[in-house]
Amino acid sequence: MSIAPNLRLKVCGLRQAENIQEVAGLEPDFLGFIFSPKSKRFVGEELRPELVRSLPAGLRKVGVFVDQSSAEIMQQVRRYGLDLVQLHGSEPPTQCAALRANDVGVIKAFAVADAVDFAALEPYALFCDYFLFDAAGPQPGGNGTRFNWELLRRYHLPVPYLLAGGIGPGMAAELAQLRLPGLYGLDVNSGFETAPGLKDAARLQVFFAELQA
Ligand SMILES: O=C(O)c1ccccc1NCC(=O)[C@H](O)[C@H](O)COP(=O)(O)O
Repeated sequence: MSIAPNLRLKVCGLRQAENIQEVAGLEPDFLGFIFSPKSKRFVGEELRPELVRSLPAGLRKVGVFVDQSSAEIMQQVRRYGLDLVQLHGSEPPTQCAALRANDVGVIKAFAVADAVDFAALEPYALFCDYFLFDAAGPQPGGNGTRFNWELLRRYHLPVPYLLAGGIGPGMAAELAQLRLPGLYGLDVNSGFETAPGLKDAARLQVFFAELQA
């Protein structure tokens, strides 16, 4: 699905089979699965590899990891047939490069507080397919809070990025009007949950429709 203004959509933090099928039916561009054991959305044993593997090819499957070894990450990539990995910790550019060399796409996430140090992102540019800017908070991700999106007005790097953090129902009009340089898509998570890891497909459907209106 391509949404106004040509933004892609990632729904992150799913694990329950029926819920995954329901959300996949809404045709987002990316689905995210959290492989960090400390997250309350950790997939654990609930996420079935055969289900992830059976999802449509055009729907890109993303594994989210926090400071985990490349060997552990690649084990899950192969087990679940993941298209991309999202690195949500302090992973260095060398790890992004090593993963990319294994033919998996890389999204490097950065937590934003009061400023974005664009120079610090430059070493990552050659080794990442996308960046993801998320609000800094007590957890590595899924905090449900937003940051000052205007900080991205000065973005000038060649890597497209996803905007994340605290996106929820009722924000479609504001988001559809965003014209930030480099903005590729939106990442939604806790704002559309009925419980950790369980997405409200009806509310997502309304949100998607509002973005396209
Ligand atoms: O969602 C989590 O529990 C999580 C835990 C550890 C690392 C990353 C995590 N989420 C990654 C995401 O891409 C979230 O969608 C992103 O942080 C935005 O979440 P939210 O503010 O709840 O919309």
